[in-house]
Amino acid sequence: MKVINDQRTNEAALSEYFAEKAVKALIEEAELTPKPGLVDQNNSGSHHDLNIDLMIRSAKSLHDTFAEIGRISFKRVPDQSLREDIAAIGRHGENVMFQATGGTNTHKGAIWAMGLLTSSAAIHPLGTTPERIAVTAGKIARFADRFAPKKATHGTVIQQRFGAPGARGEAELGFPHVVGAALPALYDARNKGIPEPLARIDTLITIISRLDDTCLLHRGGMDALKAAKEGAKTILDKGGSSTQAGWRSLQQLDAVLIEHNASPGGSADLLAAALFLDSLP
Ligand SMILES: CC(C)(COP(=O)(O)OP(=O)(O)OC[C@H]1O[C@@H](n2cnc3c(N)ncnc32)[C@H](O[C@H]2O[C@H](COP(=O)(O)OP(=O)(O)OP(=O)(O)O)[C@@H](O)[C@H]2O)[C@@H]1O)[C@@H](O)C(=O)NCCC(=O)NCCS
Ligand SMILES: Nc1ncnc2[nH]cnc12
Repeated sequence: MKVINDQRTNEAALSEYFAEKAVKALIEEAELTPKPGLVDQNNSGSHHDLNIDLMIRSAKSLHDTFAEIGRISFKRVPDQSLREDIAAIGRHGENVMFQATGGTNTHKGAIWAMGLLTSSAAIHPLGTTPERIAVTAGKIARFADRFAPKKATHGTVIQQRFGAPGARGEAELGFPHVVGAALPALYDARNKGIPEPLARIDTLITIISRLDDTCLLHRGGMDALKAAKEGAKTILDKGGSSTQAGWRSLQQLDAVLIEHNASPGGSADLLAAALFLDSLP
């Protein structure tokens, strides 16, 4: 009996731990400044219905969603039943987010990515590599979402129009832009001695330079996606945000995206996912 109680205490403590790390990553992403086209501490980028306080309130409102996903995932295997359990919690989390923000979409993509990664982190022992956690999260995502509402979303419309795999595809492939782009960029910048905030900005810019972000496509079509990718590549070609030329190009990209009313919201979510994985032991 004592063993069972200990195990439950352990699971409760660990799911609390994962939820705290997930919320912290979302807040750190929101507070990171400057970010092109996105909400940060300087401005609301291309978002007229968002601001930094709302982003932080939204992030905090998701604590219980991530804790519940972690708790329900312990000692499970990735299967249809786990997929459906966390889908129900994730959908409830979306409603909680909309209540916290008065109906504005702040973190839909983040709930999805972070929910899957939290579930996977809870399946594996502490100390599992980010790559392994991402592979298992992808496995969970590939089970069918049989109870998903059958209505068109920005993502489904954009997939039909442009063929972009979007948030769903990114997860099903095991988060290639998190483990194959963001984390290597973050480690590389740290190895070069670049200060942490600039290392994180360069990580975001690396994601923007490679991701087909459906948030950009939905708001500004192929022109906005192209402008974002090219602008991000220019910053990286100039040595990143820690160089004077790179910093100037970063400010130019911010202005270009605001002019297009375009926002790399999916890239921001994947930066938060990378910060979450990076924060685990
Ligand atoms: C599988 C789901 C993600 C649903 O898929 P769907 O394709 O239907 O989703 P969308 O409604 O399009 O939302 C997906 C959000 O993911 C982010 N994103 C975009 N591109 C990518 C990418 N390539 N890789 C990863 N992530 C990506 C993006 O989120 C951010 O932008 C948001 C604002 O975007 P948007 O709504 O388009 O713009 P608005 O400003 O709201 O538009 P206006 O109406 O104002 O014009 C912001 O929230 C960021 O987070 C996409 O928006 C999944 O959600 C799902 O099925 N969930 C069900 C529950 C579940 O199964 N959960 C399991 C684990 S919890
Ligand atoms: N900082 C941010 N600004 C706008 N949309 C976002 N989605 C996730 N993070 C965001």
